[in-house]
Amino acid sequence: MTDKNTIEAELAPLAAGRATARFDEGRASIVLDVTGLSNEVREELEGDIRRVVGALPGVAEVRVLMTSERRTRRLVAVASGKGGVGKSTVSANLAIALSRAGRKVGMVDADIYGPSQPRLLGVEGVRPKAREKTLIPVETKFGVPLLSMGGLIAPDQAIAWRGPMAGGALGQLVDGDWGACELLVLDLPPGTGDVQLTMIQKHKPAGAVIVSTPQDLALIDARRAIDLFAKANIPIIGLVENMAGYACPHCGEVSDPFGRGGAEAAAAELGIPFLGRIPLELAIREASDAGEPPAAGNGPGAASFAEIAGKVDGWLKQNGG
Ligand SMILES: Nc1ncnc2c1ncn2[C@@H]1O[C@H](COP(=O)(O)OP(=O)(O)OP(=O)(O)O)[C@@H](O)[C@H]1O
Repeated sequence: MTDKNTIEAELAPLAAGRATARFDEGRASIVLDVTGLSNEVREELEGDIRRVVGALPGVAEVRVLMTSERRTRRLVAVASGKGGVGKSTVSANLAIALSRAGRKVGMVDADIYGPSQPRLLGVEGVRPKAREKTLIPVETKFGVPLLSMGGLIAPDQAIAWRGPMAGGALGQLVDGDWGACELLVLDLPPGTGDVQLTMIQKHKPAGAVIVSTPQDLALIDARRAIDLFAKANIPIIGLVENMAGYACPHCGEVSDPFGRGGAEAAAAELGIPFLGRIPLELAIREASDAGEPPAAGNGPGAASFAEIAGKVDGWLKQNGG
C-alpha cells in the first residue's frame, strides 16, 4: 500500500535529498527544495514528480510545494601579500568587467590602510547614507555601487586596528543595503596578518583572487596570501599578474624588465589557475587616478580585464552559481 515512505523512496532517484512527502486520504503532498535550480529544471522536476507519484496505487491527487532558501550574497576577495602591487586597481576593474558581463556586482573596500576605491570609482568625498543602521552603498557611474572603510575611519586610526575591530567594521559594509547585487568584490587590506585573517574567517568569501607583480619577492608574498586563504579554508580562484612588462606609451612595445612568465610558472607550481596579466602602462595609472578605470572603456585594458572577469565568472558558475 502507498504511504509516505513508498512515495519518498520513489522520489529518491529523481530529487535526491530535496523532497519530503505526506500522504493522507489519497492526497500526496510533496515539499520540494528548489534552492539553486533554474526555472527550467524546477518545472521538469515538478512534472516528473507529478507523473511518478500520480501513478502510485491509491494516489488521487498530487500537490507539489516548492521552497527555496534565500540565496546569500557571495563575496570574491581580492588580496595581495604586500602593498602597492595594484590590488585595488585590479579589484575595481574586475568588478566593472564582471558587471559588464551581466552580473550584479557591488564593491566593498576593506582596505583600512589606504581605501582607494572612492577615487578609483570616481566618487571621492561622497559619503554613504544610512537607513536605520544600514548603510546604503554609493552609486557609481559604472553600475557598481560602493561601500568603503574610508567612510568609517580616519586614516591614521587604521594602523592600530586589530582583527576583531576590522572584522566588525567590515560587517557594517557587507551587511549594507546591497539591493539586487548578488556578488560583492572585496578589496582586502594588503598583507597576510591578523586583520586579513579575521576578515576572511568572519565573512567567508566564496573564493579569492591573488594579485602579484612579476618580481620574485612579490611572488613570495603571493604564496603567503595563498597560505592565508588555505588557513581559512577559502578556495583560490586564481592569480593575476599585474605590472607585467612595461608598455611603452610611444610605440606600444612591451618590454619585460623582470622577465616573463614568472607568475604563470608560480601559479602552475602552486597548483592554482593563472587568470591573466596586466601590463605596467602609464595609461592605466592615469585613467585610474582620474576615476576612469580602463575596464569601463574599449581599449586593450578593457579586453584584458574582461578576459580575467570571464574566468572568475566561470569559476563562480562552477562553484555554486
Ligand atoms: N598595471 C598598471 N599600470 C600602471 N600603473 C598601475 C598598474 N596597476 C596599478 N598601478 C598604479 O600603481 C599604484 C598602486 O596601485 P593600487 O593602489 O591599486 O595598489 P594596491 O596594491 O591596492 O596598493 P595598497 O597597498 O596601497 O592598497 C597606483 O598609482 C595605480 O594607479
